[in-house]
Amino acid sequence: MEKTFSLSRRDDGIALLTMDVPGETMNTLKAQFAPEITAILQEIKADSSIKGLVLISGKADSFVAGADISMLDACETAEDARLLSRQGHHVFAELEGLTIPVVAAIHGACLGGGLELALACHQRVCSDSSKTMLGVPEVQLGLLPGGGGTQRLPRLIGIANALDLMLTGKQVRPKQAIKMGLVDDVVPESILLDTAIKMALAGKKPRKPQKTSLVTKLLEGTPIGRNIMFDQATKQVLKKTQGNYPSPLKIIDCVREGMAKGMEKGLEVEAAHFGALVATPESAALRSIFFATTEMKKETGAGEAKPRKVAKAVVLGGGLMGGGIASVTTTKAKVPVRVKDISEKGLSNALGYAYKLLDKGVKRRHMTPAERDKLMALMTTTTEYRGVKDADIVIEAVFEDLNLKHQMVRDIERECGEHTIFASNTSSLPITQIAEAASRPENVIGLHYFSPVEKMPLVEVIAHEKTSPETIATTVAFARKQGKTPIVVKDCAGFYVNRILALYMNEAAQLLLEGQAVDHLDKALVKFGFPVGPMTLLDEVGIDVGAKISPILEKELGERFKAPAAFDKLMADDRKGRKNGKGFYLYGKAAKKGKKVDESVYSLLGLTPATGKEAGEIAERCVVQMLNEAVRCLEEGIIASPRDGDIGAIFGIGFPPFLGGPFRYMDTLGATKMVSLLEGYQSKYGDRFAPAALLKTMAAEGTRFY
Ligand SMILES: C[C@@H](O)CC(=O)SCCNC(=O)CCNC(=O)[C@H](O)C(C)(C)COP(=O)(O)OP(=O)(O)OC[C@H]1O[C@@H](n2cnc3c(N)ncnc32)[C@H](O)[C@@H]1OP(=O)(O)O
Repeated sequence: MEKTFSLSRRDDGIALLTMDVPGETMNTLKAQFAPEITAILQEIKADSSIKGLVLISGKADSFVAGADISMLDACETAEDARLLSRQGHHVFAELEGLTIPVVAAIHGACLGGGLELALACHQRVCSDSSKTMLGVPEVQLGLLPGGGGTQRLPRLIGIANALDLMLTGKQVRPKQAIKMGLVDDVVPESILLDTAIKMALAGKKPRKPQKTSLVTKLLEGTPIGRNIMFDQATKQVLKKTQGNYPSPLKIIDCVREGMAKGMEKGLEVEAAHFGALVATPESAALRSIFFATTEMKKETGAGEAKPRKVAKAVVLGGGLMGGGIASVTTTKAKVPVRVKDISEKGLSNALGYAYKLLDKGVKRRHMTPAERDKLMALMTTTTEYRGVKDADIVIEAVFEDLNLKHQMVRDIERECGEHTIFASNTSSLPITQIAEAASRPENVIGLHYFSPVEKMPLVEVIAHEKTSPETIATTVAFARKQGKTPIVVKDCAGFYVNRILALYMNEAAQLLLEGQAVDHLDKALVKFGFPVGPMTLLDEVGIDVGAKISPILEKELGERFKAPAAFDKLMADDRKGRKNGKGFYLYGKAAKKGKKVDESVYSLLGLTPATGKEAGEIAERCVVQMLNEAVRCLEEGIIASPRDGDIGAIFGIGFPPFLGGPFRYMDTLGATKMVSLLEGYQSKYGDRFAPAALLKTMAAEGTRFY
């Protein structure tokens, strides 16, 4: 078998240990490396000519991306995974136990087990490259740092910093890393290896104690203080996760045990918890999301079609969506973008949106003001069709008015090139209808973003019958450059995400009209695992937007999409939600003391709010509506696969990731159970709960989506 590690000796007595997993783009830690690395460590110990060791990666732009997640997925029992963790502990202890100085030279991704490997070295130096990121993202996989991270991190950077890194899974950049003491130096990549060698030659240095405040000393330095921290962290975790994610609590327990009973005990607890977490359904679901998104990155969205390069983009409309789209085009895709709006106000909104995003990066020291200004210079504006001729893609983000979009199609075909793609950000109008105005319909496509554009990872790419494969592939590739996860969906009113969301929201509206209190409804769905409840979501998206989309969906898809008539009263009362400070909740001064329901909505709707129904039933009624419609979307080919349906729901509307998405969740429940739930509600509340045909077939055949 080809070697992963190679050891080379220098005349100055420093040995270089290079990790380069053969045939893989990223270095990942695999169980089979243990004998190889152990043998090398024995060789180093036996060679007195070696005065120091530098650990480097043989990969171009990544250090080590963590343990091989496929290896974890292959663990059949918690014990298998616990043993993997213990094996890592022993190898890392061998490395850390070397009497010669060991320095990790880090460039690129240094994540999870990769960072734990670096922590077992005596010192760490990383490059100042934007490609260099350090972190322990295991919690995002429903796991915890199982290679000693729960013990070494708190001892290196303090409990508070360590818990922050482990509980959020966030990646830190070089400047942040050195500030928190995660690395000892940050240098340009060109002198990274030389610097590491010099550090090794200089010998082991006693760690400079972290500068900490008196409060930190009291909290972290005393058992009582530590317990206060752990209890506080536990409260915050439960508030954020509603108890749906086991791993954060286990992370806190590992640190608590290790700080109280010593590193060895802490490592034992870490391995036991790591093993148990690998075996949880939550971690299996979260790992499936990683595999799905990684697999999707390799797909063009249109078979063998090759994407064309997008060297310049145009955005029509500088409003909330247009501003966001233009911003991610410059800040993420780093593609020049020209924003056209009918008013200077729209243009300044787009510029301000991008500037605010970029300036956040400056404030967080992710970039310099010069880098911000360089990216800002990529955005230009116009109120006329000037300087758009060479656009490769034009994205329209104007009002949901078919005539206006037809006019834009004609304008762009007149003003731009014959290959220019016309991508509509419409959230409901069928692309086929928009393309009716086109003389080159093969260039027309839907590219549906979700608000806020810079935060929501999903985009729906909607092809109509005549959209060319090149147009699809180019649009998918461009969206990826914007940092998006695109799913290609079939052209139909509401596409996929808004369609399954609409029925979920309608059921929440029904429950409201049955007298369930607004905040009671929201709490029920947050407890289920959604980031926010349906009433909050409606306020954020805009009650008027929902009111506009509903009739389009009802016309195209049928009666079940009819929104409750009582909701017309909300529009009559000019209740648009947060955007005009009048919705289901109070805004502005009235909300100074915290989020409060606008009780006037009850009198407007003639309701007496109760909290009668169990949160479980509330959530179940709303969720099964979403699940059932997701099945219909699959059987109609709106989505190409359960995988796309899961990723679309998780990344588009925050469907609880620990459930793996609608289809994985339905597999957990089983088709028979799904049909029984739906038929039960159908008999109580009507045909809107009638099970999708495919579900009934699956129940009869005992089949699953995966
Ligand atoms: C010991 C314990 O602490 C347990 C752990 O360490 S659990 C693992 C913790 N690490 C992670 O969660 C990192 C996962 N990887 C990423 O976030 C990203 O891959 C990246 C940020 C490192 C790089 O992103 P990007 O540049 O977009 O590249 P891809 O995501 O497309 O990945 C390229 C290929 O590498 C494979 N890969 C990356 N990380 C892992 C991993 N940890 N295990 C297995 N495979 C990994 C990925 O699948 C791609 O493979 P391909 O064959 O090239 O498609």
